Parts: sequence; structure tokens; C-alpha cells
Amino acid sequence: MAKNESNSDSQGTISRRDMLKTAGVGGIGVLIGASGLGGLMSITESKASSTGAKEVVSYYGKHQAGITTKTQNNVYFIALDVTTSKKEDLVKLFKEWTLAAALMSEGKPVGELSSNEFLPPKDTGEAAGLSASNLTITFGVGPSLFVKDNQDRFGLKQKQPKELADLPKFPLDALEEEWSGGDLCIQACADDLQVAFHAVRNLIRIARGKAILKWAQPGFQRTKHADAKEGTPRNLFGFKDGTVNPDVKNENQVNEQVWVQPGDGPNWLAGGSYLVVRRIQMFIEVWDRTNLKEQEATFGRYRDSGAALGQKDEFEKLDLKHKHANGSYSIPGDSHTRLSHGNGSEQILRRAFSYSNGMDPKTGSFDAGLLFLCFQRTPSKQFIPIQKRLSEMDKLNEYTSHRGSAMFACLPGTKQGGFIGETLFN
Ligand SMILES: C=CC1=C(C)c2cc3[nH]c(cc4nc(cc5[nH]c(cc1n2)c(C)c5CCC(=O)O)C(CCC(=O)O)=C4C)c(C)c3C=C
Ligand SMILES: [Fe+2]
Repeated sequence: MAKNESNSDSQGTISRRDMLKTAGVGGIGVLIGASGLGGLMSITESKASSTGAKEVVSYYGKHQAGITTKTQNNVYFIALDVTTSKKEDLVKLFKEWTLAAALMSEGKPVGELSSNEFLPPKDTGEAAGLSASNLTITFGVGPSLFVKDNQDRFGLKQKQPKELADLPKFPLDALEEEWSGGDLCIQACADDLQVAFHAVRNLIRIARGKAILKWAQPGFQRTKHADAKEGTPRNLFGFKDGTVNPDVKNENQVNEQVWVQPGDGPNWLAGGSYLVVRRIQMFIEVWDRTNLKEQEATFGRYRDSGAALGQKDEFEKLDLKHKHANGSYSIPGDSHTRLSHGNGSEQILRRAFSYSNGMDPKTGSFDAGLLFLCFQRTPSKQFIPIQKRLSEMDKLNEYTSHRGSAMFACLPGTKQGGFIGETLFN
């Protein structure tokens, strides 16, 4: 935050830094009583402000944030397993998560930072003084929340959409249980990794006794500081990744491709979206020994400009018929671009992030790759047919391995006073 900017936003809300000061950490020293956060919020909400909300993505709305939101620099993605067997615990959890997520999205702590020295603070504190950094928190439910080991765990079996099912096994899948599945998921995206981590950490803390972490994967893209022009980010193979995507500003397109529509399935999911996650390892050492011509033939695009082979501009409409003088196609038949595009009828909203988890102890190489996250209205007509084509003959498969996989239904959004999941649980 710039030195002369106020910490408060236009709604009279207050940042983590102001909250710290109010709580006495920054020196002002107001005692917070047993009324805790509720009391504190009533003090702070009346605070007027002169500047607009900075780096805040509004939490409440028809759809959850973090889907058509402009992609942030970082993600912290987690899958959880539910440990409670009581539906009312789940409802309570989603109510608490909603309030906490709304606060954190505004750059506020989830509870008082230091009101009682004999108790652990409600908020873990590492985001104190940090801006909201465009934090978005997106919640999803997996097929196993509905039925696990043939058990209708929470009386929700009748509400399970047909589309919310385990993905089929694709050729070359090398999936590991430790990176797959989950009853619930949380995608926290922010322009600051510490802010994203703080969000999931506090949400897991709130879930204590009700749900546990199953797997977690942070991811990154180039920062907006490093690329002031905010061009298409490059993946760890050095190629621009994210060029062709539905236009999130076009309401017709997102209704067609991304948001589940009333009548598509059970009504509780209308306004939500299906998320497919693939944790794809990329063999960067092998790639780095591959010549540029081969690399470009693998993607069917030029590394430098991102344009399709035989074409000039990154965003030019694909010309799959373009041929070399010798009559062969400029964009090879086994290239990632030709196969993922198909006949253009299937589209997904990709929101992928690179990851780098140090060294893979089994091989001594980097454990690095792509946390492939994509949103869609109907997985059986979007991700599944695309991935079927790719898994059968994509040249990229020589350099990648799908190690993790999961599917979630991201719930519709909610209004202030409501809670995420209300349409499913009520
Ligand atoms: C099943 C869906 C897809 C998987 C899995 C996937 C993996 C994957 N992709 C890249 C890099 C690039 N992908 C590009 C385009 C592209 N990829 C998919 C789908 C999957 N990719 C689609 C639908 C598209 C767009 C197709 C089109 O209509 O043109 C590109 C080209 C530039 C771009 O448009 O983003 C790159 C580069 C990697 C590295 C990867 C797995 C590690
Ligand atoms: Fe791709």
C-alpha cells in the first residue's frame, strides 16, 4: 500500500493494519472485551474513509469470486475430507467459512488479533498489515461428499448432479491418491502468496473437528510487477499459456461455457460451475534438451510471440488449414494446439498456475509443473472430450505426466446474510 493511502476503504471498512492498531498492537491500545469480533466490528464499521477499496474483490454476489475474476498472481489450492458425520456440523462450517472468507476478502482478520493473552488469537496474524491483494476464496464440493463407500453420508444423495462424478481414467494417467480427490475444495487466489496462504490456513483452522486437509498445492504466475503490460503469462516450458479462453466479460459466453444454468441439473447448482483440477508434472529437464523447432511443433505455436505456427499474431483466429510449401500442415496433427482446439466446439475457462515443489526424491529432478484448473458448465461436453483427445495423441505427453486429479462443483454465490452452500443444504 502506498505511504499516503488510507487503510480504510470506501464502505468505511478497515484494513488489517487498522485492526492491529485498534487492538493495541500498533500502540493505540483499545481493550477488546468478551464481545470479541462482533463488538470490534461495530466500532470499526462506523469509521469513515476517504479512499476507495483497493485490491478488494467483492465476496458476495450471484457467482463465487475466483472463477471469472481476473487471474491473480498466486493460488493456494486445497482439498479437504469431511470428518464429521453430522449435516448440521457441515452447515455450521459453511456459515463460519462464509463470514471468514468475506472478512479476509476485504483484507480483514477473521477475528480479534490479540484480545486475550491467555488464549490463542482468533486470526493467525501473518496477513496483518497486508492489503487484501485481490484475494478470492472459492468453495467446491466433490462427488464423495454425496456418496462415499456406497453411503449417503449427509442425506444429499438425491441432490448429486450426474455431471459431478469421478473423471474417467485417461490413457497415460499416472494419478496418485495423495494428489487426488477430496470431499471439499478451497481455491484461494491472491496477488500475494502470504495472503492466499493465510486464507486457507485460517479456514482449515475453523474446520477443526469437522474436516481435514487431504492435499494442498500452491501455484504462481509471473507477477503484475514483473510484467507491467500484463501479457499472457508463460508456463514453465517458456510458452505463453492462456491465450485462447472464453471472454469472461461476455455474459452470453460465460453463461454458455462457464456457469451452470437453471434446468441443467439440480437447481441448487445454478450459478455455480464445475472445476476440474489436474496436477500435471512437467519434465523441464527433458524439455530443456529439446530443440526449439521440436518445442514449437509440440505446442503448434511460436515460443516468442505465442502466435500459431504459420501465423503472425498471438490472438489471431487459428488457421488449422495453413500449410507449408511442401503441403504438410503448419500446425502438426499431434500438436497441443490442434488437439485441444478440436473443431472449436468445446471450450473451458482455464485458470492455470505453475507450481514448483522442490525436488522429486524418486527421480532427483524438479517436481515442477502446472496446476491446471479449469471451469465449465458441463464437464462431459467440455473437459472430458478435450482431455480424451489429448491423452490419446498429444505430443506434449512426452514431457508431462498427470499426477493428480479431482472434480468439484463450485457452489453458487451468496448475498450478505446468506452462506455459501445454502442452496445445497437447505
Ligand atoms: C484437457 C484440457 C487441457 C489440459 C490438461 C492442458 C494441459 C496443458 N496445456 C499446456 C499449455 C498450453 N495449452 C494451450 C492451449 C490450450 N490448452 C487447452 C486444454 C488443456 N491443456 C485448451 C482448451 C487450449 C486452447 C485451445 C484452443 O482453442 O486454441 C497453449 C496455447 C496457448 C493458449 O491458448 O493458451 C499452451 C501453451 C500445458 C503446459 C499443459 C500441461 C502441463
Ligand atoms: Fe493446454
